[in-house]
Amino acid sequence: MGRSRVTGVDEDVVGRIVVVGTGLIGTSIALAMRERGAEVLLTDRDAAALALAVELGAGTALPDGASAEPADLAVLAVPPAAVAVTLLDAQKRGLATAYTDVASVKALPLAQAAELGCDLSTFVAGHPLAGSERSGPGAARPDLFLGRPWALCATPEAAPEAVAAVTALAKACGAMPVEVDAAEHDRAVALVSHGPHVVSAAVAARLTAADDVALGLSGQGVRDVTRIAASDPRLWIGILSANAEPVADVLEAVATDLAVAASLLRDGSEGAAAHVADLLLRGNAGRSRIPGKHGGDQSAYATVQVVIPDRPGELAMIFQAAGVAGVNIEDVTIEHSPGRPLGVLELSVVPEAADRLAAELRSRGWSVPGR
Ligand SMILES: NC(=O)c1ccc[n+]([C@@H]2O[C@H](COP(=O)([O-])OP(=O)(O)OC[C@H]3O[C@@H](n4cnc5c(N)ncnc54)[C@H](O)[C@@H]3O)[C@@H](O)[C@H]2O)c1
Ligand SMILES: O=C(O)C(=O)C[C@]1(C(=O)O)C=C[C@@H](O)C=C1
Repeated sequence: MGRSRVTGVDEDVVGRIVVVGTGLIGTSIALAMRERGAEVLLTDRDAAALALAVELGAGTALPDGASAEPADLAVLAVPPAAVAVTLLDAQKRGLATAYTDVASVKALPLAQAAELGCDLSTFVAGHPLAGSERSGPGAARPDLFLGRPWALCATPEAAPEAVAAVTALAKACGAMPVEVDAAEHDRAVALVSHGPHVVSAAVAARLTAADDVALGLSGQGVRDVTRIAASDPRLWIGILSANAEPVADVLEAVATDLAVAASLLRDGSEGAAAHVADLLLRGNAGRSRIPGKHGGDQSAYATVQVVIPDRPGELAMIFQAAGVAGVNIEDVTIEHSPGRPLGVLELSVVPEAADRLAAELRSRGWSVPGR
């Protein structure tokens, strides 16, 4: 056949894929797979979304009618409510030998697929835990999935070849496959994704009545907490209603914490403040449990802060200095100082390397506070 085979890390399964739904996630997968040398065919019911994905280099449009040869894998990157019907249609057309989806909720689409009579031996439901508040192919990025978990919810009916093909896709996109039962997945993402989404929307909704003085005093905190509130409400109402019970459980627990905090703050006594402090401490503890890069414990890394002038080449010189010191940088964030030509770079490194890196940077003239 002469076409290249895309490997996960150690597997050799995906050579040609079809992506149905060329929005944010479908186009990001297509771009990632193109970078790995896969042949990618695209389709979307929205002609403009398809045309933009093709223009962005994500692949070529799937020809109308039956494809001569089924692809190795078809990725259904459509809203949750469209997964089952799209799977049935794709299987009837014989688009591929294996199928997966990317929907943010898993149990309901799987139940709908079973009810519609889809072939569950070739289908492995999937969900990359990476995304954006933006939609459509214009927001797509080939590196979206790097280092992120990618849930795989194989049913007992799923054939090993289908599981291998979907695992290889996740790995080829740079993600970490995580096998999990669909109901457990849905409870988990209610806690780490869907519940937080509604909380973010509730905080942002308070701003609709805010006056200009309040809005003018907005700092980074409110921007961080409300970023995901800018997401597409049509997509999210579909996600939330398909995972209603687990999300409602999370929201009720958060609402209880908030109601108790409000009443303690009104009380104003020292004892009441200590109880509010308890919520803040539980917040610290919960936040520190979110895994960092490669699923590791975030608190396993030390942070080295460097004050950086806003000059071309500055970051490259810092990374080079880290290389000279033999220090691997595990993660990076940059805090900009508004109105000043300075920023603070935060480098996450293994604790035993922190002092060595700080000394190397200081010896080259950078300001490294606190170490
Ligand atoms: N947005 C995120 O952060 C994120 C992250 C992970 C997974 N997901 C899941 O990925 C899926 C796609 O989300 P997105 O953010 O890419 O949305 P999107 O709106 O950017 O793209 C969805 C695309 O699907 C197309 N589409 C809708 N129904 C279709 C159908 N029946 N047949 C063919 N195409 C159809 C739309 O035209 C659109 O181009 C959803 O199931 C979502 O739950 C989203
Ligand atoms: O980073 C974001 O913008 C996201 O909201 C991505 C996010 C998440 O909650 O982590 C949102 C929904 C998806 O199903 C998967 C990922």
